[in-house]
Amino acid sequence: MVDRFRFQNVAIVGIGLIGSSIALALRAGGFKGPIAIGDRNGDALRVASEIGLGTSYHVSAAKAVAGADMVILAVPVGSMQATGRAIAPSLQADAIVTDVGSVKGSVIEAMAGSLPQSARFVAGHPIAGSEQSGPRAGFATLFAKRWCIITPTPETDQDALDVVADMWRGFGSHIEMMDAERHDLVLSITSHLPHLIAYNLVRTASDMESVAESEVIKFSAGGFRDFTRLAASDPTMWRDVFLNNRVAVLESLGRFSEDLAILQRAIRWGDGDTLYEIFERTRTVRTDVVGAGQDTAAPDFGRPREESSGEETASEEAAEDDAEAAPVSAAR
Ligand SMILES: NC(=O)C1=CN([C@@H]2O[C@H](COP(=O)(O)OP(=O)(O)OC[C@H]3O[C@@H](n4cnc5c(N)ncnc54)[C@H](O)[C@@H]3O)[C@@H](O)[C@H]2O)C=CC1
Ligand SMILES: O=C(O)C(=O)Cc1ccc(O)cc1
Repeated sequence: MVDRFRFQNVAIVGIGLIGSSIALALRAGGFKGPIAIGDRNGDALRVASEIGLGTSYHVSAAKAVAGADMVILAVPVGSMQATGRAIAPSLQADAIVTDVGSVKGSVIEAMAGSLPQSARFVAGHPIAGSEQSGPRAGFATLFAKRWCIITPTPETDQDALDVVADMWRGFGSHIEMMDAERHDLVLSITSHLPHLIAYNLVRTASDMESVAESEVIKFSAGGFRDFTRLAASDPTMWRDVFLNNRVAVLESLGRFSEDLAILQRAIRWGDGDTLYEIFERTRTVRTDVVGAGQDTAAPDFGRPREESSGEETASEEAAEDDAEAAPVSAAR
């Protein structure tokens, strides 16, 4: 079997949903070396230690990364720059540094301005997660059968990129390479906008509830519940996503608003043909992309396609067998 974990000493900074899932996936994949955990939140560290996610626990990110040859940054996007600056002085020469942030352009810029030349930074983003956060939310199979997008730049070290891609393959993920600008635009419409709309829908429903003194949310149908799961997501993480992917989100939001105005106009003027034609077209698109009659609560945009090249681990082969039996899988 190919060794997917070509490093000896890991540090994970940020031990929330994603950091804890990485720690568990490393152990589940057979990684035997030390895992140093850094988090500025003492409670998160305490929980991580209770669960046994790592081998050492540090409030100081600088102390966590000392001696690591693989450093994984799993903090909110708005904390990446401060974390890069904090770890820079104690990074081992030639250490690989990677991240999992939901926005890529701003993180690449932050790392270029804070890490030393000798560090080898590879930007990554697992398209897998949930509305939950914190170290107790993690689980080892979170990334299995999911995409992980890697966004190289001309400065990216090829060997470091291969090591990071292999790590994600070891977690059962499928790899896609994309430039950061494209990543940020694609994710603005497939992930960031749905979260924004969910937050706003809950807000509007909650305002209506108090204005109309009615129980709008109590009696809301399943559609509301399914659709607004995303609105329970971590506010710090999502504030940071929107502040760091401004241009792409505003572009997607502008298009969305124009399309919404067309629906609004058709409803106002009783234009059933327009409504029917739009709904029929979008139903076809949705069915083609995801499949009919699937669990719509699943974050299916993360469902990977077959990867065409490269050797597969046993877990990848099993994942693909499962994928054939159940084409859309829930994140948990
Ligand atoms: N939640 C999700 O579904 C997904 C999240 N991501 C990305 O992963 C990253 C982490 O997200 P989650 O694990 O969900 O967040 P989380 O809220 O569960 O955990 C984040 C952890 O980072 C720590 N932290 C924050 N600032 C820090 C700093 N300056 N130094 C040290 N520790 C710090 C917090 O105390 C917390 O324990 C984010 O960049 C997010 O965009 C990527 C894919 C999915
Ligand atoms: O909970 C869900 O459905 C998600 O959308 C999870 C998610 C959140 C953020 C990401 O950058 C990637 C995946």
